[in-house]
Amino acid sequence: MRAAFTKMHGLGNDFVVLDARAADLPVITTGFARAITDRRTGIGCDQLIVLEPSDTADLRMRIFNPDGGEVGACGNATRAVALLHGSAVQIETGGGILNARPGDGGATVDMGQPRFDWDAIPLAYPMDTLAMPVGWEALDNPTAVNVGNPHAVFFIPDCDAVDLAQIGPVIEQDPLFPERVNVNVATVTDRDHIRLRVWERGAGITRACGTGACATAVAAMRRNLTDREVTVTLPGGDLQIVWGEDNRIRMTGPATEAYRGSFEWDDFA
Ligand SMILES: N[C@@H](CCC[C@H](N)C(=O)O)C(=O)O
Repeated sequence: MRAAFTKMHGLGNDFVVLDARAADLPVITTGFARAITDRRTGIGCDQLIVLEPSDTADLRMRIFNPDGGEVGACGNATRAVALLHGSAVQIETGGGILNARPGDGGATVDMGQPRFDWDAIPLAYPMDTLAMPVGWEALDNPTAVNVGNPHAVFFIPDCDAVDLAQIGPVIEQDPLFPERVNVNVATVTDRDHIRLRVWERGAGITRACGTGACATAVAAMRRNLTDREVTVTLPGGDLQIVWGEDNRIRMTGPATEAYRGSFEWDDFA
C-alpha cells in the first residue's frame, strides 16, 4: 500500500508523521520504525510519530525512536502535532494527556508534572535524584528527572567541550538506568538562560530535545541555579520553559511543516 506522511521539525529535531486516523495502517513493527527513520535508506528522521484515535483525548500520539523502541514523550513532536492540528488540542501520550496550543509559528505545551522519585525515573536502586552520587569520566553528580521519559542532567562549565558522541551512549546504557536514559549536558549562563546539548536515548545526538529542555530547566530550578522561567538554547534554537507554582512545566517554541510525501509500505516492512 502507499502511505502518506508529513515531515515536521521542532528546532531541527525532525519527525515523519503518519496519520492512522486518516487511513488504515499496518501494525508498526520495530523493523518498520528502524527502516523509515534511517537517513541512509529511509525517509530519515529523529523520531517516527504515529497519530491514532483516542478514547480520552482529541488524538493519541505514539513515538518511536530510530532504534525501533516506542517511548512515552517527545516535547518537540508534541509542538509539531499541535501545529498540524491547527487549534488547541489534548494529546494522549504514553506519559499522560498533554494540552497543547499552536501560535506564533510554533506551540505551547503543558508537559505536566515532573517526577523525581528514584523508582519513577526509573533507577535500578534508591538514591538522591537531585545530586546523584555517581559519575562517568568527567561527568558526575547529575540530577535525574522524569518528564514522561527519563533524563539525567549534568551541569558543567562548558557543555560544548563534552564529547557527547563518546560518553552519551555509555551513560544511556548504564545498568543504573533500567529503561536507559536521555543524557543532557548543560551550562547555566544566567538565572534565566541555559545552554544545552542532548544525547537522546535510542536516537543519539539531535539538534534539540524538548523533554531534555524541560528536564534540564526543572533540574536547574531545583538546584536554585536559575529562576522558574528560563530560555534553553539548543543547537537548533531556543525554547522557553516555565515551571509554574502549580508544579506543571510549560514549554513554548517553534515548529514547522517541512513537506508532505508518500512511500510504499512494503519497501520498509
Ligand atoms: N526528541 C524528543 C525526545 C524523543 C524521545 C527520547 N529519545 C526518549 O527515548 O525518551 C523531545 O523533543 O523530547
